[in-house]
Amino acid sequence: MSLQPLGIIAGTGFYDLDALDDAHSQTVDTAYGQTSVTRGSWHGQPVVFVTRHGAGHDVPPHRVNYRAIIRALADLGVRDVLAVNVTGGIDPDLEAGELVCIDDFLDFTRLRSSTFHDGEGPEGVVHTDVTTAYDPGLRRELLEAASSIGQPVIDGGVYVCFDGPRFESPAEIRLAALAGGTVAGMTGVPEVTLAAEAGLRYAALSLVVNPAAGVRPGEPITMEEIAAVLEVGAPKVLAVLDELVHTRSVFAADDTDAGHGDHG
Ligand SMILES: CSC[C@H]1O[C@H](OP(=O)(O)O)[C@H](O)[C@@H]1O
Ligand code: HPA
Repeated sequence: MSLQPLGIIAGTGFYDLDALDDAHSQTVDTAYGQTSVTRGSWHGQPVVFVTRHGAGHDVPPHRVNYRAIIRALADLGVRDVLAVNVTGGIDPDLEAGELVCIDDFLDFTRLRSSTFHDGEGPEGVVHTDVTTAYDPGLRRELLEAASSIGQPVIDGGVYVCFDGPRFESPAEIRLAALAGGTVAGMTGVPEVTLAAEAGLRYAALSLVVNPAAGVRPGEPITMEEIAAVLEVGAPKVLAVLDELVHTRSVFAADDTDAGHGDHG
């Protein structure tokens, strides 16, 4: 049986994946540049892990090579991608430490190479549907994994992507709120849309680490506050991923026993 590896892309606060057995890093060359990945297995399932800002967090969000990351995953045979982002809460009801399973996005970026379809290839002009860019099946797997370990996750939220690396102004966050935004981040787009263009299934789990700018008037955003929330929140995210991968491994074993193919 050949298993397609699961892609995991994470960022701030997630620089390696201790859970991986037989982990080995490699640099992947793509038509869009290089990216580093770590391959290994988790509960016996093949995984390709990417930490989008680099292992030393030296790549700021506006300079991440999103096209190389997604192309590399697709070239390595990945079909499903789980993304982790840390975010600021636009919705005033959100508390730092809460998890949101994203179901839509707003793209407020201006400076990014955001497509594989520049009209130069043999395929010509391509328009990709992103109505369900956050794959419903993968979202369900995340929500079910969270539920089975008793980890609350909010089902649905709009990720508003800004270029960064500065945080937003309060007026930018008020505009994002008027547009229906739930959380603010700097990396979710074009990652999600490139995955759609590449034909990958993609879902994103977002850890809220601060109220977005101006949501709690008079409270500045500090990296100390974010680091403290991450310390408690990162293990919760990893526990959800662990349960999801474990569940997949059980299904894979059942399939092997029954002698048939995948549940995809
Ligand atoms: C924590 S400060 C802002 C930084 O954190 C988020 O990173 P990621 O999306 O990779 O989890 C945000 O997008 C910024 O890059
Ligand atoms: O408030 C924020 N805005 C954008 N990105 C973020 N990543 C963590 N917090 C934030």
